[in-house]
Amino acid sequence: MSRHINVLGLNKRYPGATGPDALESIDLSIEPGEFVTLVGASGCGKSTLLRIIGGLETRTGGDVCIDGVPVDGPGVDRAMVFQHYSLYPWLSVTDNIRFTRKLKAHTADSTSASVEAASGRADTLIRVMGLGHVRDAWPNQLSGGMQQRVAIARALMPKPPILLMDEPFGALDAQTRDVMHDLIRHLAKVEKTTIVFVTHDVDEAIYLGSRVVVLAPRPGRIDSIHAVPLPAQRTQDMKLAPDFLALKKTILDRIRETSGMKTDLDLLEKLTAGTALEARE
Ligand SMILES: Nc1ncnc2c1ncn2[C@@H]1O[C@H](COP(=O)(O)OP(=O)(O)OP(=O)(O)O)[C@@H](O)[C@H]1O
Repeated sequence: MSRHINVLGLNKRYPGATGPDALESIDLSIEPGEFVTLVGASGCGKSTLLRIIGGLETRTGGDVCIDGVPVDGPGVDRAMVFQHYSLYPWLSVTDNIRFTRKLKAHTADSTSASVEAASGRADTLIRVMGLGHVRDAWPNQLSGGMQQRVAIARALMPKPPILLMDEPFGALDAQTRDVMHDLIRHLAKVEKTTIVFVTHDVDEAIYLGSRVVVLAPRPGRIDSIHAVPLPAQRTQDMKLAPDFLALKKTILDRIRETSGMKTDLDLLEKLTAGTALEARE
């Protein structure tokens, strides 16, 4: 079920770009069923890399292969979840989640047993996502966090072998995020999904990933790859474990060092002096 992703000498230059390449010489091999998280300073190419693996963006050099076959566009083996959910406004919560299954039923696999199994999966996803009470609601009646949970359930519905997630939990409150973290790790383990997950949140990257890839900007490149020294079965209190905190510090230091941004205290001083002057006038 799960798939191997191999990125080899990948380059990306956007048309008309005048600065450094968005991605340069990216080599990354992701094992079947692995959970890899991508972090890095703004503009280092995390989303670009994810979109190229998803087949939504072209590459200018190198290769991306899934089980040895070069990616040449989107495919049913890869589901994507973005930070900004995009639900079908004319469909209820349940029908949004069932939508991809309905498409499939129109093509091949449409025996009554498989339709029934799909309907059971949709019901289970609705319940584990905490959406039971809004199953018949329309998307515009839901909060942003709820809409995002519907979008995640919809992506999980067809049991994709590969799940590509671009800051999918960015809009969720901290408690819901924690629940989603445990849920997504559990599903990935049970369904042997290969996951590539982009985030700005280093805690999230470590808690979810088996490896954390740090990208550096200008040009976008791999700075370092960190194996996560936590057991496969994770619990929220591990976020306070010394190994977790040490890795967090190492990764944050790498991101800071590669971002090229540092707090300029002199400039801040001038700024606040200026504000103080204005206040007196
Ligand atoms: N459609 C586009 N056209 C031109 N340049 C683009 C396009 N999309 C991204 N870029 C550029 O490519 C580089 C990488 O962008 P990308 O969005 O992949 O980075 P990111 O690491 O996901 O950033 P962030 O963390 O801020 O979301 C940036 O310099 C960005 O300006």
